[in-house]
Amino acid sequence: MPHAPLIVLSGPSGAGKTTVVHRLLERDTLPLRRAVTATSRQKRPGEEDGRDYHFWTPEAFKAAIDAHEMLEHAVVHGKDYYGTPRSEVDLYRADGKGVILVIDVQGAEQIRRLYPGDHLSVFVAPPAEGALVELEKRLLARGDKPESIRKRLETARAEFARAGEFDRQLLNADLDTATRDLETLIREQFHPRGLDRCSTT
Ligand SMILES: Nc1ncnc2c1ncn2[C@@H]1O[C@H](COP(=O)(O)OP(=O)(O)OP(=O)(O)O)[C@@H](O)[C@H]1O
Repeated sequence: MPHAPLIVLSGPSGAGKTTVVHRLLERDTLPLRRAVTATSRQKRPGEEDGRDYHFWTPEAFKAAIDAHEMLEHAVVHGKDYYGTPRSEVDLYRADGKGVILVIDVQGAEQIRRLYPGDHLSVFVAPPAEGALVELEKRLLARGDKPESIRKRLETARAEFARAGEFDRQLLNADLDTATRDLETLIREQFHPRGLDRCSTT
């Protein structure tokens, strides 16, 4: 059986990556799974260990890196570790489940090197006009603290500059439209593999 596709989603914090993927998985129209990545950042209210992220201490994270258990990892926003455990990707793909990786642009670069020609990379962004203001609005609405927002917006400038490195751009202005557009992009990846067994709704 061919491997199911690997989809990499990146983009600035607040672009809506998590929200769009959540909506898409809820639709349940394709055999997909979001890889649960690991982070050393603090858990936000409502987040669950093992569902939203594997929440590890910085020490546990360093140990996993040393044991070569991480596919990719990076220090983001100047302090927090983020990364993907190997166990979250290959086994699922071999089993016919498409894997969605929501990672930062540094992680995406590493995946590009590890899976050349064997993944689709998508840069998620808010509308270009007033993008930083929109990100700030969304992060405020999410309840992020001012200092965290400041760092994320600073990182966002550098991330926007790298949008051209991705295979596709996904505009997340209207959430429903963005969800449908992402579904279309992913379905195109399933089709040649003969794995798109679910129907469009
Ligand atoms: N199209 C949209 N319009 C308005 N608000 C949105 C839209 N998409 C997402 N949001 C809101 O923006 C906030 C940030 O979204 P989300 O947490 O999905 O971003 P993210 O890109 O995953 O960020 P991070 O990289 O920090 O995890 C959330 O409160 C979410 O509800």
